[in-house]
Amino acid sequence: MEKLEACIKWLRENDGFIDERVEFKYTTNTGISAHVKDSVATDQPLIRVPENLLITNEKAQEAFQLGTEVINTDHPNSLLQLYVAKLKFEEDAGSFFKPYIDLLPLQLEQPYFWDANDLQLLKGTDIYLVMKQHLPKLLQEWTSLLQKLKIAPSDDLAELHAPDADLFDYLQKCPPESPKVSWTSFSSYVWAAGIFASRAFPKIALTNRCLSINEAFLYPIVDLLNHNNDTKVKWYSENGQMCFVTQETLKSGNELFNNYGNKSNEDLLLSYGFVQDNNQYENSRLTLRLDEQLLSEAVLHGVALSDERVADNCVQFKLTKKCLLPENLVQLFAYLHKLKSEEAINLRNTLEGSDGLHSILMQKVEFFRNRSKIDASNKRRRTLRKYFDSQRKMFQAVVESLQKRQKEIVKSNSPFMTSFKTIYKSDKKFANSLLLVFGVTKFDDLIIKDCTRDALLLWIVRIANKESYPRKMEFEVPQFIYDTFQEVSSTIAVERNDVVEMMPFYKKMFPSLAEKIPEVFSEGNWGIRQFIVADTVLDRLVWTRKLTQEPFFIKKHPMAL
Ligand SMILES: C[S@@+](CC[C@H](N)C(=O)[O-])C[C@H]1O[C@@H](n2cnc3c(N)ncnc32)[C@H](O)[C@@H]1O
Repeated sequence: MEKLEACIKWLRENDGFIDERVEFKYTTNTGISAHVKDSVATDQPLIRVPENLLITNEKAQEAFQLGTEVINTDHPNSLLQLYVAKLKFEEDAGSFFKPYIDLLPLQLEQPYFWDANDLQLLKGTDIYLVMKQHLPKLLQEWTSLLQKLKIAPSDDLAELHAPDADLFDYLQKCPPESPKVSWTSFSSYVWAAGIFASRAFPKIALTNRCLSINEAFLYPIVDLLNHNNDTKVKWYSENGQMCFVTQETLKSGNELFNNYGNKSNEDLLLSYGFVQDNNQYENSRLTLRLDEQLLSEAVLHGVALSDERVADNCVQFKLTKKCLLPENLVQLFAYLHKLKSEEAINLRNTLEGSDGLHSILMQKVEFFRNRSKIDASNKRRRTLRKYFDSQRKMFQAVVESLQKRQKEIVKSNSPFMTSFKTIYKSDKKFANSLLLVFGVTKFDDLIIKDCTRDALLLWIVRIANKESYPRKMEFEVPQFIYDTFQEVSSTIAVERNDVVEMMPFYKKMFPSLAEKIPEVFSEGNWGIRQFIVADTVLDRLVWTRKLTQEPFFIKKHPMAL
């Protein structure tokens, strides 16, 4: 509290202003926070900070006696971060910013600074991947800055840059709060980057003269306000002061929040180390590693992927509450399930693809469900559990949306689909024969006894023989099934292996079926080749709905892209 009071005093002594209704306090859950003592509904600034109290690139350049040329616009805050590390970790009691710098916490809650056990729990999430990719980039940024400034690092650079270097391990062995940390260490730079990620403001709020949209500055006192999504606030510069205005109406005792940007829990956890309950901005990502050529071909087949290509062999889809299921994700999965015999994305591969996507999404649901079972014995574990749980809910919502989408596709394309269940009900003679073949009295028994595929093969061959039965079938056979059989039969080259594979099934069925039920299984051609053809017909035409295990014959029908 002393440090907090000293910082407020420093602000006031330097012509800063804090509305008297605002008071700062410390809570175990959220650290320092601001509350109002009285009701507040005003468009006047509650906090004003003179611009000379802000920590900006200009201050950093002045301190290092450099011009803007040293600032790399790709990393517009690197010099500033090094400056803040210097202010924090170099013994310099005389610094003008000392009361503010003293207040900056050494222990940050971002996962970069977690111990190995907690970090382990993040493995398998996108957060872990992002951090693993970010740390070497940060190391590179810091190394080249020190080289440019001719500052000798206190760390062994060869060790840090070694191909097998584990930068998480380095941070655990050399955490910023350890007394031996020097301002020229990578640890202090990662800490400063953590400070910027969790409390810097965009420079564009202060001035139009920015080196890049990502240029930031530190805004003492206002950076003590905690975050709440959707809170309406304004920050602007007026008469040499940075003003903070809340547009919310607050009652006595309410917390005075800032808004760090409406962020997903993933972003919040990564940059700030906390998450929000029922976060309406929650989102997830589905990252897929796929062969580069396959991706290019998918694009040629009409799947728009330009925003999703994040690296070679890699696409990433953003799943948001507003758009749980991007259409191009469904299309990509259709393409991935396209058979060689199919020229384009069609109804069959779209349905098959949606089942493939369903399996992957369910793996995500299960992953996060298992992770959310961790014991929540401390604040960090509680945060983690909330994060896992909100990701599980998010993927669950995507699964539900996919199921709904699949239902819609089935409904709107029903003229192109014939359910085997309907066939079973219509082809009484065939259905009765199955009682003898498999001992089934109703369609669902086929599924329970796991003999749907065998029944489908028998029925497809029956249809191929439809002209050979003395009497016309009592129901309308979809012509495309018959035609596909003829087409496959006239083009297929049956190989020895196909015969070997089909033989056990064939021997199980024949000749006994032909003897027992000749009126169904002996008219026309029931040779083994017919079943090998039927097997291909089945692959090309039949989609089995995962949810119900109900097979459908699907007519070739293009899907609009
Ligand atoms: C800009 S600082 C705010 C001041 C901070 N409370 C402090 O003690 O210095 C951002 C940090 O505050 C904490 N924080 C901010 N908003 C929060 C919230 N809604 N719930 C929990 N922690 C929050 C997080 O640790 C975050 O990294």
